[in-house]
Amino acid sequence: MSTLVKGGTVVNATGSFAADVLVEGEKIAALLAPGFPVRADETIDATGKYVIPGGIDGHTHMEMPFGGTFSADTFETGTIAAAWGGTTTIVDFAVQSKGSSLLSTLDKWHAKADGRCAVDYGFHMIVSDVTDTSLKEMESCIDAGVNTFKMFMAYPGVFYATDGEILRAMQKARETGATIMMHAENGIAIDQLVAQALAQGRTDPVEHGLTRPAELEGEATSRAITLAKVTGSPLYIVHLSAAQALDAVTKARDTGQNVFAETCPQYLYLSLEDLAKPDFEGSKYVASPPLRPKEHQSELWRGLRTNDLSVVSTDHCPFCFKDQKELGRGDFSKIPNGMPGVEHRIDLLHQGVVKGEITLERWVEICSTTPARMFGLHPRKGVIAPGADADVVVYDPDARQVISAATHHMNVDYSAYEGMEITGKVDTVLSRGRVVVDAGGFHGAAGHGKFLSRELNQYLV
Ligand SMILES: NC(=O)NCCC(=O)O
Ligand SMILES: [Zn+2]
Ligand SMILES: [Zn+2]
Repeated sequence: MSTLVKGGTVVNATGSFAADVLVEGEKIAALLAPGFPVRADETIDATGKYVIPGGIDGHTHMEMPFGGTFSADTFETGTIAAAWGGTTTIVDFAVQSKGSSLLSTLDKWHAKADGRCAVDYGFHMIVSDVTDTSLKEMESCIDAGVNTFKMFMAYPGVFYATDGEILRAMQKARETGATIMMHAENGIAIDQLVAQALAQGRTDPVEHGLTRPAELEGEATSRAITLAKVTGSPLYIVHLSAAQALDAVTKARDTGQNVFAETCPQYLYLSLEDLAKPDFEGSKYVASPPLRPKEHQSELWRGLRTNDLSVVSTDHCPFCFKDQKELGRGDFSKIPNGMPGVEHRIDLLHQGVVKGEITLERWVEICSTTPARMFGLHPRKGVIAPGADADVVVYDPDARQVISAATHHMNVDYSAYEGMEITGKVDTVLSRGRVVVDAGGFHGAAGHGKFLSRELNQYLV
């Protein structure tokens, strides 16, 4: 089966140019001068549109156990929504619970995901029980294609790791070439602030933000960076939301330390004002770290431009407003943490191009090319080039759409961006050569997505 994507502008991280893209089977076979005569079984007209590498969302939580419930998207519904939004690869988090092994955790996540994903997928591993055994098991995870390990400085009693435990895992990362991913918030201090707020009768969702001040993200980020320096481990800060944390990352990168960071669309577009919405509406925006006062947003955009922020992922972790966020009515600390987003990352970041915050090429770089390199998938993913997987998105930069829960495909009863007007829209999506989305609908299938055994972080020297 061959497909010719004809008449479009190919946008890679390295530049944009007019070219026709020939797909044969699951791979990109050639980039051709526009109109070059070639026979193909199918032709897709991309005139006036961008042809970009499929998005890679390096931070999702499908069916994640959290706060006494599970995130609402399954691997099937979540990857179908991802495809609708032009994301053709997700890297999801397997979650070790205390007392269980990393390898049994990995088996469990394979059992949930294998045969159900509509687009390709890989796993990171959340390490919440640092023992001699789990440290040793990190080696087996790496052999199994999982070489990124998330740890938490937040959530004492659940995922929290002490500095000593983090140090030991970082030493193992240094030894093996793995990357430690860090949820950097000072959870010990936060828990005190939360207890004090509740004791004073402050129970509304906005308190989630007020009890997790930006300084405590900055402090934890600095501490993680220090531990990484002492151990020589690479470090990837997940879901960075605060200017103080960005400042710490910027300084570390300026001294040549292997520190990387991602932010998420919610921190670029939403703010503490959303968390303060009345009638428990604010619960829709409860995620950790919390949404920040608006002034942090311009700093994050600056970080994206200067590459102090390398990646935009979604931290997609949806909980329904009606029956899941509800668990925390009367006690904000019981609201399941997380927001939906996997479907709209490409569109939301395209607004950055429209508004002149980032270039077209940087849009592709932070949404696809850098995640591919960071998570060991390049050049198979993240680029429109011969030999790469034919994960190809035809994006119409002039189309208009309005984000709404009434039209989205995520399995959640609200949108964090309800009513937001978007310039640009995904037109057609190919996943390994198969058209999975076109203007008319979804044509993929659960089970089409393959597990990606990933190489080590390709930015490490
Ligand atoms: N971010 C969030 O609130 N939920 C998902 C879990 C995590 O990434 O910490
Ligand atoms: Zn986290
Ligand atoms: Zn997360």
